[in-house]
Amino acid sequence: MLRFERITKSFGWRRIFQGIRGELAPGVYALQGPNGSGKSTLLGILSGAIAADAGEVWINGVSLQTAPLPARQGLSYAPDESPIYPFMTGCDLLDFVAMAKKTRVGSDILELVAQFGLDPHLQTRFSAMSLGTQKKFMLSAAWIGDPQVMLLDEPSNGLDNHAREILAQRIRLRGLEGLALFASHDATFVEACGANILRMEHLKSPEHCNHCNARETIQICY
Ligand SMILES: Nc1ncnc2c1ncn2[C@@H]1O[C@H](COP(=O)(O)OP(=O)(O)OP(=O)(O)O)[C@@H](O)[C@H]1O
Repeated sequence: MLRFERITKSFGWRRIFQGIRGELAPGVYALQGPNGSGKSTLLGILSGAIAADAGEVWINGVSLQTAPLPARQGLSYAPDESPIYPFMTGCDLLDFVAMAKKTRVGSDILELVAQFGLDPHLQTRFSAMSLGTQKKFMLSAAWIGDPQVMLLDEPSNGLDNHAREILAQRIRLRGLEGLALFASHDATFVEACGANILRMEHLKSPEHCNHCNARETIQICY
């Protein structure tokens, strides 16, 4: 469902990772590792938002490098920080993402918007929203088009407890028929999502897999 080979990335002289490989079956995965280990960078590369120096990514067997448009149709990515124009409203964002995905904002999205308590903020500009409200809109938009593969960077950051529960439930459901891969330092949230743990150290050094427990490495051993 999500496969990546030989992913390498440096910023200037600094090598962040080299030769990362993985093949993930449907399910829920939490990407964990120390600050600065490259989790956000890897999610950005897997989504196509950040260019890798080398390597290839396949979404449902479609190469993100050679067929980016079809590959992205089955994919959504919610970065940790909102890259939205400050003058856009919540409603604008949902419409914009729906248009980009060649679909419409369906009842499932409106249900999530309501569960997140976003209805009063649909006409609010992003510049006037709290960070948590911005995050909820970004996450709601990530479900538009029913993407099979969802990449979420620190999705529980800034969310209140109720929103975290709603989100964990949605992520668990996605893992039943698709794939959700998210970076998180939030152990309680990771557990609520029922996520398999993927550690950056193991992705960077797959030869170490023999020393790890099966739950952590079953999807990434070669
Ligand atoms: N655009 C950039 N230019 C230069 N260096 C960058 C850039 N983006 C990330 N880095 C560096 O790459 C390294 C990995 O960053 P990244 O944000 O991917 O780590 P992370 O594991 O997500 O960290 P955290 O847990 O703190 O969110 C860091 O040292 C960071 O400073």
